[in-house]
Amino acid sequence: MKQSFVTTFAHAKINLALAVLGIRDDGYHELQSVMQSIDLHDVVRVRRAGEKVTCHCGELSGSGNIAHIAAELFLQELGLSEGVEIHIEKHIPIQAGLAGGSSDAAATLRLLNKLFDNPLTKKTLLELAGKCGADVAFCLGGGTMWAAGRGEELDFLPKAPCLDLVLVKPRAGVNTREAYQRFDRDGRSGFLVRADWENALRESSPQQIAALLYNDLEIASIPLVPEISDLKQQLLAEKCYGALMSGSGSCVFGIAQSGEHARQVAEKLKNRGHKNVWVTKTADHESM
Ligand SMILES: C[C@](O)(CO)[C@H](O)COP(=O)(O)OP(=O)(O)OC[C@H]1O[C@@H](n2ccc(N)nc2=O)[C@H](O)[C@@H]1O
Ligand SMILES: Nc1ncnc2c1ncn2[C@@H]1O[C@H](COP(=O)(O)OP(=O)(O)OP(=O)(O)O)[C@@H](O)[C@H]1O
Repeated sequence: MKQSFVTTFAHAKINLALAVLGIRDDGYHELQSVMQSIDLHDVVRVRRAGEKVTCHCGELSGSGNIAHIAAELFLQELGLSEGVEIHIEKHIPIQAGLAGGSSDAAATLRLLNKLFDNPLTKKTLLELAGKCGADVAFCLGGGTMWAAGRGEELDFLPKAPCLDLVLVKPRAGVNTREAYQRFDRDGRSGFLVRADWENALRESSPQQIAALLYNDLEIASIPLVPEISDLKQQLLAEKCYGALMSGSGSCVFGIAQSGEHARQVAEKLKNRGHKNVWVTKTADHESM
């Protein structure tokens, strides 16, 4: 008898703020970040099947998919030799700085734990997430989080208010490793004041949040994809409260004044020939 699927949404994230403090001995960078889940999501389905892991995800199918890697790690941790089948419906753009792959990996870990009756603790799931990639731990629960270390040391922040967002991705993406390499060459480290973020989030004020938007990787990614700078200016010219590149890019988000304003701005960008434009909003934390 065929086993049935379990399904979940894999939410994208934006970095409302990202400071790169410096390079570590392991080659990764020490970060401070305010990470925020958004409504834009992939759909991930998993079921027990066969003796191997299979991952179906259009052009990203196969063992290189980060969700496939996550499933292997999960089964290995439990010493299981059975297989699982993963299906991913992609909506999150690739190489956008929106943690699309990381979110699929996190969703796979969540679903497998459910499918196998919760054999792994939250702590072990976070450890497995850390082995998949720096953003995967955040994507396990999402919400509004303070991230430190490589990005995997997480702490709750006051929940962000509902922010109406316009996302726009240039045609070209950014390779995350390349953005960090550029940062090492040309970048300058800033730092975030956590208390300022806590206040702005507690005030539930989109304007106050917009005033604190910050990303040390922007300066590194703009030479790789100059359109980032132009898109940011367009979002600001359309009276978004603030605009910023997310993560390592190349996607740029604007905080709109309302849902209607976000739709109007998105329409204008589309009319100017920008194809990859989304209207979305912030999403809440989900329990693991
Ligand atoms: C830019 C961000 O999205 C901000 O949240 C993350 O820092 C990137 O997270 P990610 O894509 O999950 O990163 P990983 O897949 O773990 O690493 C990709 C590459 O990014 C660089 N990397 C990533 C995270 C970090 N703290 N320092 C780094 O230097 C490393 O060169 C690494 O080889
Ligand atoms: N499930 C997946 N979804 C998207 N990309 C994947 C997936 N699995 C593996 N990849 C590979 O990972 C690369 C980067 O993925 P992704 O789009 O998540 O980057 P990103 O948006 O820069 O993420 P981040 O914000 O975490 O740095 C892709 O170019 C692709 O080759």
